[in-house]
Amino acid sequence: MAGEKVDPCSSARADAACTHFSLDLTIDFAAKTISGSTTLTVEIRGDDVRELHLDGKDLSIDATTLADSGERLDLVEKATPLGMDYTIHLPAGLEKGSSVKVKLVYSTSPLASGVQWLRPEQTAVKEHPFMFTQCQAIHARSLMPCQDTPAFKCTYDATMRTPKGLRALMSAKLVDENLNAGDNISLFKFEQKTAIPTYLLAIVAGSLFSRDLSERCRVWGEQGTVDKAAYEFEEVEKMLGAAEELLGPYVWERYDMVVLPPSFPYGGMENPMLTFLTPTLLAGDRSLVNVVVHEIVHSWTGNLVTSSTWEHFWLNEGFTVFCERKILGRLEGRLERHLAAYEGLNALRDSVEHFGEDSPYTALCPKFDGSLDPDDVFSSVPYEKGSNFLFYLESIVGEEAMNDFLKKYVIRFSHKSITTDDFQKFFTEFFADKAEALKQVQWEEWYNRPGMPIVKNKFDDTLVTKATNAADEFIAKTDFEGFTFDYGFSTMQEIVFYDHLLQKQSVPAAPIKFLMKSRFPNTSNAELRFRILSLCMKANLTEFNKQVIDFLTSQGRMKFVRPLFRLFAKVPGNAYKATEVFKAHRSQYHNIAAAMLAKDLGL
Ligand SMILES: CC/C=C\C/C=C\C[C@@H](O)/C=C/C=C/C=C\[C@@H](O)CCCC(=O)O
Ligand SMILES: [Zn+2]
Repeated sequence: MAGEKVDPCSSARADAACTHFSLDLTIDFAAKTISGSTTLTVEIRGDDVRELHLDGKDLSIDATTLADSGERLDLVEKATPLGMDYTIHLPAGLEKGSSVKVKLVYSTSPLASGVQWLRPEQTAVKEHPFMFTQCQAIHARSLMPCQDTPAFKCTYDATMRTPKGLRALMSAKLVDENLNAGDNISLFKFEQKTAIPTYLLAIVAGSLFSRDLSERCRVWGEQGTVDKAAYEFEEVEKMLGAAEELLGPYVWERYDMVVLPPSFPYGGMENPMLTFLTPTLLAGDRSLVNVVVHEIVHSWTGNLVTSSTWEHFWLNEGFTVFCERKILGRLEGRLERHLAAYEGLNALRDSVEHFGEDSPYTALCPKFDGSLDPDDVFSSVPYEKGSNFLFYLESIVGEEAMNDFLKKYVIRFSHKSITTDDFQKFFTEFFADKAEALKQVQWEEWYNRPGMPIVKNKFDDTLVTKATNAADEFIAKTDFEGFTFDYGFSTMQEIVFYDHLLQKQSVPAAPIKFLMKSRFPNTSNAELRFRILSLCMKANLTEFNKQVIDFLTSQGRMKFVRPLFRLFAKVPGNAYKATEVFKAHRSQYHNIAAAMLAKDLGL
């Protein structure tokens, strides 16, 4: 509706929507800034529209003009709890349905929350600086003035300048490059012709190398990383094919990936045409590639069908986890799908315990009021409760019918931003013949009730039981003489083995010490190392502080560093040490991770 806000986390209004932006930017590593201009194509969707509202954060805006005439436009800045609301006064007489181009000349701040600048010594090769962005949820506004909401989608093009020798990549197709553009500058041009929400804008720049994995898949990384990554993700084409079988044709042309330096705060980020990945996935045995399957699935659920605000984020993540595990089932078997679903429940239980079971942040559709930052309430809830909800619905309508629904859902809502209501309406229409059976679904309770899911799904626990029984036997042992840790478990089963121990009130020291001696040194799998170290801290085994500190400071993936820092700080005598370690390494964590860690540690 004309003039109305479309998203509590954004200043954007419904009557003037950006449909394209054109960036012309220079990446300056010395100044830690990105500067230049953005030209927004704005579609007028109301009558007498005189204002365009944009979001910004820590930006310096030098000029705002009508791009075609150069006429200056008035811009009023107002601070909001989530950044800045820029009100740009538009000329009179803009007709509904017409478009206007607004150009803003600007620069980012060295402290931009969506960018991490790494000095050469913080990279693998240690010779060149590196930078990367993370725009989800609302950090695109720290990179450019924009309507920073998933409610609107834009195509974009970009001209990016980097210091000569450094390459820029974006969540878009590279259409031109000139590595000698003069004055020690390299120049790259990109185009993204499929409309995306701003949280999917992504830039990475550094000394980057690539390996082709198939005709449409390539992996990028630093010199010391790219070959490991090529091995780890060699089967990407097979995963992409399995996703196409489930969800329909892949429309993004290329599926490339870039493995970032260790401070990347997430497992992966589904930036279109260029998934960002943490190096903690490089276990050496392809055992953590489920994250790549997850990011691939986002090419449909999230990137084509997008939640219109962060209140409906589960539509992105719940659907993606649900489909990721369906693909796992197809590639590795039904039992593996159920094992992963069980492990997901452990992660959900941890999040519910962290926030408290009555916390509104554990609802599937949390409420945002304009002052709550989505980063503060990010957890496994939208992922796991969302996926559990869909698993539950599948148990009512049947697996084949659910698969059919998924394909039709993607066709119906591709290129759109939707709400939970849109999903429910389409689902109940699609399954009109099952209306009677669907009467049992307590839709509102699923969406709004905090805590664990209101219905416990029945997952096949064959593989789980083997792991939990072994864990029970293992901690009952007192003598480890001659014992070898060799259960023949998959990585996921071993994860469940440790999770089972972590859920116990206490675990005796001897089995944990055995793990530190015999298992920890033999695995480079970050998921396993994280859990073994968590066990050490839960048992107050300060003799392993050093290994914990090494792990905490060797990578910055929040999934690992946030809970492990909290456990480390809780050990009697460690609280001060935890603060000291964090302060000493703060600059090497990503801004988002550093902010969350500071909150977690009460700083
Ligand atoms: C209820 C929460 C509502 C909104 C939160 C929206 C965005 C949260 C923001 O903090 C960004 C999240 C980015 C996530 C990226 C990748 C994840 O899938 C990674 C999951 C954890 C991991 O594997 O490391
Ligand atoms: Zn995801």
